[in-house]
Amino acid sequence: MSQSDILLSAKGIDVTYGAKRHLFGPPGVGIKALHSVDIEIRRGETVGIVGESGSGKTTLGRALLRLIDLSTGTIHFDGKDITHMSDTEMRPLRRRMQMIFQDPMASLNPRHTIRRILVEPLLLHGLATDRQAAERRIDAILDRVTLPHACLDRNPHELSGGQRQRIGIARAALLEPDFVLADEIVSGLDVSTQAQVLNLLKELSRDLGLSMAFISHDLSVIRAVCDRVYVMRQGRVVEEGDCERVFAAPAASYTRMLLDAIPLPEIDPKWLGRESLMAEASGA
Ligand SMILES: Nc1ncnc2c1ncn2[C@@H]1O[C@H](COP(=O)(O)OP(=O)(O)OP(=O)(O)O)[C@@H](O)[C@H]1O
Repeated sequence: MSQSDILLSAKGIDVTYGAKRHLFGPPGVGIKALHSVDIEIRRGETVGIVGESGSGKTTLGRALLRLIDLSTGTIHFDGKDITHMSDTEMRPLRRRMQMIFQDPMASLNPRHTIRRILVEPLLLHGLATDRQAAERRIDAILDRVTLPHACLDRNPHELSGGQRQRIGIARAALLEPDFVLADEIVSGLDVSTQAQVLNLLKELSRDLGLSMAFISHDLSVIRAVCDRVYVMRQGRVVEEGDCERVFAAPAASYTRMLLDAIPLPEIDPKWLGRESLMAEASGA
C-alpha cells in the first residue's frame, strides 16, 4: 500500500485533558486519555473504533478531526501534516472532514426547520450559489436517505429518532466530504432502525467513495459496517486488523473478552432492504 492510499493517519498521539499550565502555577496533572496511538484510514474504507466506556474512542475521533489538541504525535490528512494548523489553515479542510453525532437533537438547532438546517451549510461552504440551487441538491439527497420531502418544513423534534439521524447523515453527505466520523450514531435507536441507518451509511460511503471512522461500543454494529477495526483499552490500541480476522480469531485477550462478554445478534437481512426504508418513509 502506498502513502497516497492513506487519507487520514495519526502517529504516536497522546492526549491529556486538563494539564494546561496556569499563568503562574505548575502544570496540572491531567487525565491522559490517549497513549501513543497509531491509526490509518485508507481512501474509501470504513474503520471501526471499539472499546469499553472511557477507553478513549471519542477522544481519538476528535483528535483526528483536530477538534482537540495533542500533547505529542502527528496527524496527516490527504498528505498534509495538519498537526499544528491554525483554525484559518484548517478552514478549507473542515468541509472535507464531517462528523455525525450520537444525539442529533443536540446537533440540529431545535428552532430551525430541516430546510434551513440543510440549506445553510451549503451556502456557507459555497457549494450552492443561491437557495434554489441549494434546494435542488437537498431534493436529491432526501431521495437518497429515503426521507419524505414534507419533512423539510418540520423542526427536528417533529421527526423520529431514525429520521433525525438520517437528516444528520444527509447534512454531512451534502457537503461532499472525503472523511466522515460517526460517533455512536445508532446507539439510541431500536435494532431494526439501527440496521436501516447502518445500511444507508454503507450505501452512501460506497457510492460517494467516503472514508469513515465508526465509533461504537457495540461489536455487532462494527461487524455490520466496517472493513477494519481498532480495539481500544485505557487509551491504547490493543488490536488492529481486518474485521473478519479480528472477529474470527482475536489476537488480544482483551478483544476475546469483549467478544465473549457481548452477544452478537445477527442483523436480520430483511431490515437491511431498501424496501423497508421506503415503507417507513412513506408511512412517516
Ligand atoms: N473534556 C474532558 N475533560 C477531562 N477528561 C475527559 C474529557 N473527555 C473525556 N475525558 C476522559 O478521557 C477518557 C476517555 O474518554 P472518551 O470519552 O474518549 O472515552 P470513550 O471510549 O469515547 O467513552 P464512551 O464510550 O463512554 O463515550 C476518560 O477517562 C474520560 O473520563
